[in-house]
Amino acid sequence: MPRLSLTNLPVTPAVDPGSLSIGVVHLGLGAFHRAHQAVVTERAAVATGNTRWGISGVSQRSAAVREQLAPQDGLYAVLERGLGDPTVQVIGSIREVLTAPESPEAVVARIADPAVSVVTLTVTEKGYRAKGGGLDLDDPEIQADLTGRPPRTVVGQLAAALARREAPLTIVSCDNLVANGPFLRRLVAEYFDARGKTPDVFAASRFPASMVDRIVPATTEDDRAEAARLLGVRDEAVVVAEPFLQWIIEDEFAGDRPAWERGGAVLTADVAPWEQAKLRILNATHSMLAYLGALRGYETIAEAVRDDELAALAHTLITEDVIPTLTPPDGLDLTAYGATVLERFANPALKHRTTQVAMDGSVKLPVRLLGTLQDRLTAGAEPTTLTLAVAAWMVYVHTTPALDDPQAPALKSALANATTPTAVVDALLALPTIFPATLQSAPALRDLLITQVAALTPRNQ
Ligand SMILES: NC(=O)c1ccc[n+]([C@@H]2O[C@H](COP(=O)([O-])OP(=O)(O)OC[C@H]3O[C@@H](n4cnc5c(N)ncnc54)[C@H](O)[C@@H]3O)[C@@H](O)[C@H]2O)c1
Ligand SMILES: O=P(O)(O)OC[C@@H](O)[C@@H](O)[C@H](O)[C@H](O)CO
Repeated sequence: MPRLSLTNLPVTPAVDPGSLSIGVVHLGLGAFHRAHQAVVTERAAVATGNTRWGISGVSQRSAAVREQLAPQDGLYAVLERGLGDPTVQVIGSIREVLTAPESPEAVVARIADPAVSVVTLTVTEKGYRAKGGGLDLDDPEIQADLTGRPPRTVVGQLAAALARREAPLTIVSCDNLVANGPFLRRLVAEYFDARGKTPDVFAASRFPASMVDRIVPATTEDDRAEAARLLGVRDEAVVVAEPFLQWIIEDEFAGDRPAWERGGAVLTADVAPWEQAKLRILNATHSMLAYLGALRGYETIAEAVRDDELAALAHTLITEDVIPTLTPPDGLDLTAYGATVLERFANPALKHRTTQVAMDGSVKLPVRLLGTLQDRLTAGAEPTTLTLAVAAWMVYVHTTPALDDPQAPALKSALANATTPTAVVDALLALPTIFPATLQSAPALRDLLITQVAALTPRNQ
């Protein structure tokens, strides 16, 4: 079957790809960007007729995405799976694909290009290389970038490009992190401090916070086969998504930007209540269902949330443990939002693997669960469903042989001699890169976790 390309276009993109020049760089050209920011950017170009905002996408680790997209002239389809029949839309907004490890200099040059005024990022939580809320200066890749080599880390890329720019830049983190924009700004500032020189352009550059929401599971061969059936051509870069899409962006830009609000995004003065509601309701429940679901042998989140007991726990987590910690964003009913989230998780067509959501727990837990846990303990509550989610992570870490986590060696070595629930809890709770001192010393928390870890541990462990 022929491959999707500009000369082999079964469905015309809404924008003429050839008309777009590059104005945005995206770091982390994974599935999510292709189903989210690239779609909104294309919709904005169509709505305004402005052709200045084509995207240069930077793949941060392997050449796999470049090998998928380059032969297709940057084109790919979004396969939308809702409750009815799936639909496909070919997206044309990605106009260049760079692979950072192969061409680190080209990445810096592109971000430094005066035609570029906006950088967006989806590089996963671990891609920020942070420790204790700041830049991990012990990270060997950060140390190597600081020696002045063509940078390989995201923070190093941004810093090197800012150092070359005259015009300020707007850098929009779209990762699931608390106050993602200010957090990234701090990391870049600390990188400049470590280098001993901060360029003038940094002060005028902006790091707006943003909340992103769309469930985008990793693409499978079955998805590629279905896309081929629907398109009549082979698309190696197809991404799968639910119909829901939300992007709330702090209205804080250093210069020109795509009219993302014309593509469906919302610009606002304060993203924090939206972000907190999303991370604490959606992502926390997602992680809980992933750990408890995986321990029960469920392959997907949809299977897990269709288990009545897990669905009841998810509901309790949202309504009893999380919502009391939140200030509702204007116009959002948090209880209704929680119910919608569970309906979205139950979409059987999405096939979001529990193991995909469960990966990188050491960097997800603090963002999704531990802030809420701290708030509930401070309020004098006993948040047993929240602690059950943490206990499920502990058992998952203990019982999963090939753990997919940036701290896997430290986690496994901490657990090396842990044969009882008490030892498992003590080994993991003692890790300061995950649990703050206030939680480590919360007396009732340890006992509760030991009881819950004991109840969740498989009998043959
Ligand atoms: N998939 C979703 O449903 C979804 C929804 C909302 C937000 N997000 C955010 O987007 C991120 C990426 O999700 P995805 O579905 O695109 O994942 P993906 O695996 O398809 O892509 C991950 C991207 O991050 C890069 N990356 C991974 N580790 C890195 C590291 N150590 N340093 C630098 N770059 C690194 C990879 O090169 C790749 O480009 C998530 O971690 C999350 O923060 C995802
Ligand atoms: O993408 P991750 O690995 O950070 O987290 C997995 C999911 O919880 C997450 O991607 C959600 O699907 C998403 O946040 C929904 O908007």
